Amino acid sequence: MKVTVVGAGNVGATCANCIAEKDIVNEVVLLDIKEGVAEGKSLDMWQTAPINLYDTRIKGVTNDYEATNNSEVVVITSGLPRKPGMSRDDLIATNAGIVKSVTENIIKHSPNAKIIIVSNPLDVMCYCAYLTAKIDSSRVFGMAGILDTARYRAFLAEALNVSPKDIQALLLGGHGDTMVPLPRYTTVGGIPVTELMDHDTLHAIIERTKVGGGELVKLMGTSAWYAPGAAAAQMVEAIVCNHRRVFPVCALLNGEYGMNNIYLGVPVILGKNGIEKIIEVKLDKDEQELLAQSAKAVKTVMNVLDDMKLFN
Ligand SMILES: NC(=O)C1=CN([C@@H]2O[C@H](COP(=O)(O)OP(=O)(O)OC[C@H]3O[C@@H](n4cnc5c(N)ncnc54)[C@H](O)[C@@H]3O)[C@@H](O)[C@H]2O)C=CC1
Ligand SMILES: O=C([O-])CC(=O)C(=O)O
Repeated sequence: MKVTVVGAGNVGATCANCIAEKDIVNEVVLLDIKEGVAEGKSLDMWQTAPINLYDTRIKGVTNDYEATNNSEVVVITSGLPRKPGMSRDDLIATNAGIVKSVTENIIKHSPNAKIIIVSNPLDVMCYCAYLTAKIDSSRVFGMAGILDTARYRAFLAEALNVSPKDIQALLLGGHGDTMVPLPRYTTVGGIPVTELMDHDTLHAIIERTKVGGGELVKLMGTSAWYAPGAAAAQMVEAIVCNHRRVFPVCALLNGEYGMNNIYLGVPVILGKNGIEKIIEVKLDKDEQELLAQSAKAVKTVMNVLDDMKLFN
């Protein structure tokens, strides 16, 4: 079984490395436009196989889509990351064209692939890939929710001084500062988090989670890659192993949560066919309102994509 990762930058290379270390596929192809970079990083990674004890072959290529033929899953990480002072939405002018051209090549060479988008602005880049690929939306979706809930869970684990393994959480909405962490659906070893933490501490953690990407951009001058790469690799694993994991994933909504024709983060079952099912959880009035605000923010960026006239 073959998996392709497009973009051999920070996130793409980390993701390819995580997939290889899981030892769940025969081959990972890493593709970039920069001459030699994917080849070099792949060779470096492959030289960790005798140390980290895996068999997955890693092949780096420069724009050679033949090498990606018949991939089971393709992760698209190509595109600019933001710099301090930018929002993810500022990346659309460059990244929409990149995601469109990469998706065209991918679908030509792997017509049956499941496509995981990572490039930002995430929700609208998913829509861009969906319009380009012209395949069922169960096979085109995005990574954000696993990352955003991982940040939320890590902050909670730190504050409660417990293992992050025991924290389960759900988060809905767009992958921007309007994302909607749901304390009502957050548990620590099965115990509602609201029983273990006072309102103000929980509120501060939620607010920190919402701008968690920006916190890292400020520190590093570019955006995060370890957790994003690991999160995308976890989605790949759920698909190639048909684990039917329940993850928050950026999915096209067609009536779910009362929304239509918009990509937003929602809980799904992820298995061998991609999105096997979108799960609808009950929301109270406040949660519904927050989700509506998040959808509004995503719509604004969808309108920018529309104005770019890439699809007419
Ligand atoms: N969804 C999420 O939660 C996250 C999304 N991101 C996004 O992922 C993207 C990548 O971030 P980084 O890896 O940090 O950036 P990076 O700059 O390290 O890597 C991007 C790579 O894409 C390559 N590339 C550009 N155009 C290409 C094309 N047409 N074909 C193939 N490769 C191409 C570049 O040569 C570069 O190596 C950014 O848009 C960033 O905002 C980053 C972190 C989390
Ligand atoms: O913040 C960014 O630009 C990259 C990203 O989406 C994240 O780390 O959540």
